[in-house]
Amino acid sequence: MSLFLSPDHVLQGGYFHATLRKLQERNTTIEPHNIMYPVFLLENDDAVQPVASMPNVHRYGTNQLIIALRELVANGLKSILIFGIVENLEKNAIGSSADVSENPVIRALPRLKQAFPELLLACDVCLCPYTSHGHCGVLTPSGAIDHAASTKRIAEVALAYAKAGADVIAPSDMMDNRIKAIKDALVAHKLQNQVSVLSYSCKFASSMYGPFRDTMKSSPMEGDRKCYQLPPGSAGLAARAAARDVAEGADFLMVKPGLPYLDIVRQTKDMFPHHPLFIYQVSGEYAMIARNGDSEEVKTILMETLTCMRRAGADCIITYFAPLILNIIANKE
Ligand SMILES: NCC(=O)CCC(=O)O
Ligand SMILES: [Zn+2]
Ligand SMILES: [Zn+2]
Repeated sequence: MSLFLSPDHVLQGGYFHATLRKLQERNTTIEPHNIMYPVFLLENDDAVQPVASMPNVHRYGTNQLIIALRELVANGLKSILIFGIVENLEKNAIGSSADVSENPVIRALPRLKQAFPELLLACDVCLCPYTSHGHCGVLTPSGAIDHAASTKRIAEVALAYAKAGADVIAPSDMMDNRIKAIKDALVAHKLQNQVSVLSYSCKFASSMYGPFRDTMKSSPMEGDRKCYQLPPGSAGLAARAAARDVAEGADFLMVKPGLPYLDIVRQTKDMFPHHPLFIYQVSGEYAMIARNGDSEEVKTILMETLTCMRRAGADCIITYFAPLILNIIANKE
């Protein structure tokens, strides 16, 4: 038996040089358009509040958000995902405050458009930040999801954000048929060629949303979301949910959370290679990595994680780390 390696089995000759390694890591580069920044918007335009459970993350009123975004946009930021938070507007059974004219998102959109004409403005659409019961849809008297009422409300809210200037509507409620309801509403108002729909198509009932729910004060008062968000172990439902949303006209798909669900990312990309795919790196994932501050180790772990998300098939990653990533890309950190 030969003591020498067979030449067919020598791989290391293909990656001994940094440039060769780049070629071996195809489609995994992280550029600003591969990053979307989630922002929390308060009713009081001048407020700034740190988020206790998420280091370096703040909730802003519109004036303060514009100040914070100036630096980020100058540093390459291409897109944001806006979450409205109400403190004074009332929460009720159908989430009326989601689309009233005083809603912080509706008030902020024209101002953000004016301040940052090139920035892509995506709006999360859900009822949970605005409902008294904290669920993502409208409930029947027995507490089940009222399906028709929910999709109708979701489409109304989506249309209100679209009219106020949103470029992208991102429904996170996980109600069946809401993509079609939203697309129908956009078509009926001739907005279908000015607004796209990013579906939270594969959103799991994860335990990693804790810091976000503290931030948004959006936990359900009773029960959980297991009857509409997907069971973490189910790849089959994730495939069917993505197929449903593609059939209903979604422009973009999403898997959420990210890191523990990279098999679902690959599955979704293989099923729908022509639909750009997003990952939501959720608050629990953020907290796990951010625990160690801004150290070199954090940056290395973060960039490795993003590379792996891209390798699995993600085209864009929604991440609270966007400011740090832009700095890393610009070689400032
Ligand atoms: N609909 C948006 C979320 O639920 C975000 C979850 C998180 O960041 O933990
Ligand atoms: Zn919700
Ligand atoms: Zn949500």
